[in-house]
Amino acid sequence: MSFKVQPAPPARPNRCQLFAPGSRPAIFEKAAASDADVINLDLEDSVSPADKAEARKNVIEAINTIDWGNKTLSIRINGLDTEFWYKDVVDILENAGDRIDQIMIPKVGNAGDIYAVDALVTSVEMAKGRKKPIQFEVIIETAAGLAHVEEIAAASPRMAAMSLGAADYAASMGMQTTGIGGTQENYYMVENANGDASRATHLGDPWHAVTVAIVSACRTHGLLPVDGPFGDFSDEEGFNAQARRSATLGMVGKWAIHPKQVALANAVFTPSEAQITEAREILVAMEEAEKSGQGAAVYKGRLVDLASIRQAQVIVKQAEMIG
Ligand SMILES: CC(C)(COP(=O)(O)OP(=O)(O)OC[C@H]1O[C@@H](n2cnc3c(N)ncnc32)[C@H](O)[C@@H]1OP(=O)(O)O)[C@@H](O)C(=O)NCCC(=O)NCCSC(=O)C[C@H](O)C(=O)O
Ligand SMILES: [Mg+2]
Repeated sequence: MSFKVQPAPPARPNRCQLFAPGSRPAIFEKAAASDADVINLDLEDSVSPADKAEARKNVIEAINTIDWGNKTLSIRINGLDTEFWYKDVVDILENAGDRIDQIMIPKVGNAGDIYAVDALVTSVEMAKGRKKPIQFEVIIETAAGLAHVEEIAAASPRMAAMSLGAADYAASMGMQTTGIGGTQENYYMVENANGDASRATHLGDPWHAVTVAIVSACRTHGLLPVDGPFGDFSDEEGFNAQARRSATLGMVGKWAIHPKQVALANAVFTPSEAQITEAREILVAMEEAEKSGQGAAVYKGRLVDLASIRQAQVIVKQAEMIG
């Protein structure tokens, strides 16, 4: 381990972030009653420009009047290249009560973007005497966001989480797809010509590199890494495969753009009974090994050592936090 110890991320459940457009207030209560850990009321891309002002009003009323239970309540503001974002921040923080937890900033490109929002949020918080500091979640969904992902993660003490926005990321990178996340049929390897005559193909994961970059930046700076949307909400198997890949790579949760996806995300990002039992057994096996002066042990025929303790602790801690 480096002399600089890896900071822990915020201790909040974040298995599923359910989105609801700010221009559709009729679904806010349903979102509040869902099993998602985080609710993102959206002022950005699911709201048309003509509806932005009305959506802001809806969101402020919803923050102040709906019972959001113990969910994290997050508002996605508009991007910093628009005329809308400053008013999103000012109107919301001047008029919404303390129930709002977080602002989500889309399409961030560098640490300066976070600095600008931080300065504005701090000023409104001081002016209004707000007691609860607003946290930030950002979306990595541009080429610049990926190139500067680490400085973005380190940009402010308000930073709590970072999501991958697959649709805008694909557009910004010039990727040849209109799909939002998931399998891309043209991203594959093929058997060698001299090998198997059948020339079998193997699909690859075009989201792998950016996912790992986000997880690495988040883990370095103590943030929660989150997988973004999976557009085809009728494809449960596709959602599960994407979510399982993200969980395997260290992400803690995934967005839901339809209520159907909430249970799917919760199932993938909640450690299973079998995983928890195995993690606890590994910890016990290592305790026994340490007692007898060993740094390694054999568990179910395979090596476990001090690193296995840290791996097992990740699963046990996740399980304890979720309860
Ligand atoms: C996708 C939807 C437009 C679908 O809405 P709808 O046609 O109403 O769906 P259903 O009829 O199947 O709904 C069934 C019931 O569930 C309620 N409902 C629907 N959506 C939600 C929701 N988001 N939260 C809570 N409840 C919801 C309906 O009212 C029905 O209820 P009932 O009649 O009582 O049975 C819609 O789901 C939707 O708007 N989803 C969110 C879209 C969104 O926010 N998109 C932005 C995030 S993704 C993005 O921005 C891309 C990203 O940035 C990137 O770059 O990758
Ligand atoms: Mg986007």
